[in-house]
Amino acid sequence: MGKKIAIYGAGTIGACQATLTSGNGYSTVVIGHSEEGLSRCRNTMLQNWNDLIAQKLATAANRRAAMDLVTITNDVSALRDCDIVFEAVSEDVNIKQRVYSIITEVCGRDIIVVSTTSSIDAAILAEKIENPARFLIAHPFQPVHMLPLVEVVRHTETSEETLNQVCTLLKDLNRQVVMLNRSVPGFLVNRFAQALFRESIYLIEQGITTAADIDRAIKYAVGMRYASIGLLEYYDAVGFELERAIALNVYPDLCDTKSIQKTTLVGIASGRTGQKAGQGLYDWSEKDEDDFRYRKQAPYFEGVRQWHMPE
Ligand SMILES: NC(=O)C1=CN([C@@H]2O[C@H](COP(=O)(O)OP(=O)(O)OC[C@H]3O[C@@H](n4cnc5c(N)ncnc54)[C@H](O)[C@@H]3O)[C@@H](O)[C@H]2O)C=CC1
Ligand SMILES: O=C(O)[C@@H](O)C(=O)[C@H](O)[C@@H](O)CO
Repeated sequence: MGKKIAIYGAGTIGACQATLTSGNGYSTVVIGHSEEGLSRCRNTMLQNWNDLIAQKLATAANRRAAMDLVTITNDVSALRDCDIVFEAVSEDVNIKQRVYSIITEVCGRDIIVVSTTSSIDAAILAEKIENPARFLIAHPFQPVHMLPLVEVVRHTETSEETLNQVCTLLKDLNRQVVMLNRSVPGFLVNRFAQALFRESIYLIEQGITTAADIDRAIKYAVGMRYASIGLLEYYDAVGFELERAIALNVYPDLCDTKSIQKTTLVGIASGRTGQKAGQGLYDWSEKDEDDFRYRKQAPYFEGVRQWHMPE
C-alpha cells in the first residue's frame, strides 16, 4: 500500500473503481470534466456504500473514512503526486488520446497509465501515449468494485516492471487477474458475451424463444453450472467424442452474421435502447430497479469481507 491512485473519468467505471480503491484504504483522486459528473460520481459511490451497509458488510464509519480518502475534482493538477492513473473515459480512441496527453503533461512520462477499455486493442492505445512502456490495459467488470475478474492486456512495449506493479496492486485489491499474451478485440469475456448476445438476438428474431426464457436458461443452467466449475473442465468431463457429435449438429446452424442485428438497429433508431431508456429487450417500467441492482451485486457480497476497509 502507500500508493496514491488516480482514476481519470467520473462515470460508471470511475465511480466504482474509486469505491474499490478507497474502500481498501488507498488515497484516490477521481478526475471528471463537468460539475454534474462530479456529483453523479459522488452519489454513485455513496449508493455503493449504502448497499454494502444494508448488507452489513460495512459501517457508516467505513463509508466516512473511505469517502475521506477520495478527492473528486475537475482539476487535473490533482493528478500530480499520483503513482498510477486508471483511465476510465468514454470508449473513444481520440478522447483517450487527449486524456493521455494531459496525464503525461501533468505527471511526466514515467507515470503508469492503465486503461479500463472494454474493447480497444492495446496496440492502438499504446500508439497514442508518449511512454508506451508504462501503459497497459486492465479491463474490469460491472459492478467493478465487487466482481473480482480483471483482464490484463499488455502490448509489445509494456515493461515487466509496469506489469508487475499493476498486478501487485490488483492482487492487493483481491482481484482475480487473467493475462492475455496478445490483444484481441473483446479480450476474453466480451468475446464470450458477444457470441451469446448475437445468438440470443438471432433466436428471438427467428421467433424461437423470448428474452425472458433465454435469461432463465442462462441463470439456471449456464450461470449456475459455471459458478463452480470451469467451462473447459466441463468440456473435458463430457469428453471430445460427444462434444464433436453435438458440434457437428449445432455449428452449421449458429448465427454467424458480421452485421449489427435488426433488433438493435431498430431499438437505436426508435430510442428504445435498454434500461436507461425504459425499454429495450424488456419493458423496464415493469421492473424494480432496486431489486435489479441488488441481484447484480448479490453473488459478490462475500468477497467484500476481504477488503481492508478504512475506519
Ligand atoms: N460500462 C461498462 O460496463 C464498462 C465499461 N468499461 C470501459 O470503461 C471506460 C469508461 O466507461 P463508462 O464508465 O461505462 O463510461 P461513462 O460514459 O459512464 O463514463 C465515461 C466518463 O468519461 C468522461 N469523459 C468523456 N470525455 C472526457 C474528457 N475529454 N475528459 C475527461 N472525462 C471525459 C465522461 O464525462 C464520463 O464521465 C470505457 O473505456 C468503457 O469501455 C469497462 C468495463 C465495463
Ligand atoms: O462485462 C462488463 O461488465 C464489462 O467489462 C464490459 O466490458 C461491458 O460493459 C460489456 O459487458 C458490455 O456488454
